[in-house]
Amino acid sequence: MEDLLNNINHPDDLNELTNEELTQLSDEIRDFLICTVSETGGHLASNLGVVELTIALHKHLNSPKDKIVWDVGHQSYTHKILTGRKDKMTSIRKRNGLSGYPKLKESEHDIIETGHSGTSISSALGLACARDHRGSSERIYSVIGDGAITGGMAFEALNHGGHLEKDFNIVLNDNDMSIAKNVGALSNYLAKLRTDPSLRKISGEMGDLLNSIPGIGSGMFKTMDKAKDSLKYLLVPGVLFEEMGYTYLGPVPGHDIEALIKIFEQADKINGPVVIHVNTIKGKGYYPAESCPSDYHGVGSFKIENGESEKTKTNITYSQVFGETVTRLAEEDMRVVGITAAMPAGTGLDLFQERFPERFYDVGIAEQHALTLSAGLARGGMRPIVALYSTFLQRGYDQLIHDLALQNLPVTIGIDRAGIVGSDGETHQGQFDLSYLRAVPNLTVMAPKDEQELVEMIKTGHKLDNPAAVRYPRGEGLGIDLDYSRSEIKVGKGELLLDGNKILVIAIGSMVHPSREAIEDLKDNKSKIGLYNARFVKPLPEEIIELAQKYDYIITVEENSLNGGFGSAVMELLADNKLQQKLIKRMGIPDKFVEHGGQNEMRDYYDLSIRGIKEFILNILEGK
Ligand SMILES: Cc1ncc(C[n+]2csc(CCOP(=O)(O)OP(=O)(O)O)c2C)c(N)n1
Ligand SMILES: CC(=O)[C@@H](O)[C@H](O)COP(=O)(O)O
Ligand SMILES: [Mg+2]
Repeated sequence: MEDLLNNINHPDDLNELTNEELTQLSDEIRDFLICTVSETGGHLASNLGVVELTIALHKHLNSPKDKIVWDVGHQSYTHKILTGRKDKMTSIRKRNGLSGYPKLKESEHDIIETGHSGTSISSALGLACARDHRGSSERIYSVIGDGAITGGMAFEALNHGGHLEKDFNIVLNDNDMSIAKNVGALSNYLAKLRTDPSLRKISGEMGDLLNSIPGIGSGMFKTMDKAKDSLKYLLVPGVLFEEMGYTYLGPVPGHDIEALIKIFEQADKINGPVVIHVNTIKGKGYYPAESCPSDYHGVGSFKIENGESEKTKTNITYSQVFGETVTRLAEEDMRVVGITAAMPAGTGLDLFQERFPERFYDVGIAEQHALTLSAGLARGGMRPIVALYSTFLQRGYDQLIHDLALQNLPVTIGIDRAGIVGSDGETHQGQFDLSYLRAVPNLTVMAPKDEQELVEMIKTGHKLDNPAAVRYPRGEGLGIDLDYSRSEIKVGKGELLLDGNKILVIAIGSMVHPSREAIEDLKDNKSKIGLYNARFVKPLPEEIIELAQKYDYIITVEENSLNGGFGSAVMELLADNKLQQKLIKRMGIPDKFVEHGGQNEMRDYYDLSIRGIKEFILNILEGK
């Protein structure tokens, strides 16, 4: 069999291929993806599901003149391969390698950078408006999954797009899965469109019948508005989209390149916005991923022959400790409800879901709604615990302020993936939460130094009558023995871990442990360095004021942006207490988006490692 893939360096190369060859190419790409991702890790199942769809889009369109906007962007690997990046795919998600998402600096075919869900319809609509302002004629396609379309942003954009009536096409890639099983009324509706053959049959037969009545049938649709409206519910499968101003096409089998190209041709002839409903199989072509797509949504390296992870056993993760703690709290307190925005497994809340399905809410990819829903639940007498990744909590900032904090409601937010997340890169870093959370009145903000403190902080949040946020890092804990019975911590109370006389290191959360190791490593100088675990970013422990007076230098260490972060809070506290003359140095993330790379590798790059902290302290000791 000829190796077609080796000759594809640009989408134009597809023009030479017959439909049979395109099908062969899709097989080659699938093999290539499985091989590559088994070594690099990445978003396997989503990418396997869109191989034919991506080939068909690139065959049909003329990229980069025509625009393809990927929602989330985690499914853009075939797009990368077809646009000249095949040879770099082994570097994907590694430092200085290809990003796992569309990146403007990588290729002129990457139109919009993404990573968060639900942006593609807004972006495509914006591109369509810009095109019309400029008077040009490019075609614009957004590709959005059935999971991503459940988010508020997608709904807002659909609403506006139907109103503007611009020419642009939305490819709805429906694989009946989010990361977990997709949820919600829209998801149920799509399932009906996908699976109800009677609906499709009625639609076809009634349409044919009416059209066959000479002089009446075809006119009937056009003239009898009322009848048309009521019939439409029976006849038109995508009536929801149709009523919103879109032409609905499909569903079309998403692994049939010929059928896909045909429907794209049809869509291009239609004036106004079009929704093209495409059915795909998540994980297509790799048995383990096809049979359990949620396990292969995002993977580390694995053995191809059986799909087993190559990762050796690790310590319990912070997410698992969070899930266990919430589940135990729920056993004692009937008021505890757990809420996730489409991330039950990622946040560890799947354990709670299994144990208390009736008290568990997966709201879909809808962080804003998750927070305001929790406000309603709290107002109604419950004690909600919301689990969100730091990067996705950014979506719900106003809800946090307006719906939770303003009304001072007792909701605890578990903020997972705070700090540097690693290979997902810029779009997913949890580098801002301390900065934006500390501005919010009524909110208690905590960060545990280890998984034991996480248990205690979740319990602390649960006991409070105001909103509380606990932020913790991606990945495993320190491997300490856990005691789930230990109770809450006094609010605003840190702990002095090491006493010294010259430099006081004030660390928060994930930076306490490496700070301690760095100080231990300083040997002779060790006794000069004090270490304080602040635990609380808000309220900051007042004892810092007294402690600071004993030392010549203060160093703050945080896994957060320096702008407005923990270090800034300490400086403000000292300045407000007339201690601004103290020499204070802050360690943290500079004013930059942190690129992808290994989690510890990127921490070390920003000196947020034992090595980095040790060198920083030594420089001060040596008067540099
Ligand atoms: C705002 C936001 N919340 C959560 C996520 C995490 N996330 C990434 S992909 C995904 C599921 C997307 O499902 P779908 O759009 O159907 O794509 P599929 O993976 O099934 O192809 C989720 C929840 C995200 N990227 N952005
Ligand atoms: C695309 C996306 O947003 C998620 O799949 C994300 O990559 C998950 O990250 P974790 O691997 O940290 O759960
Ligand atoms: Mg999906």
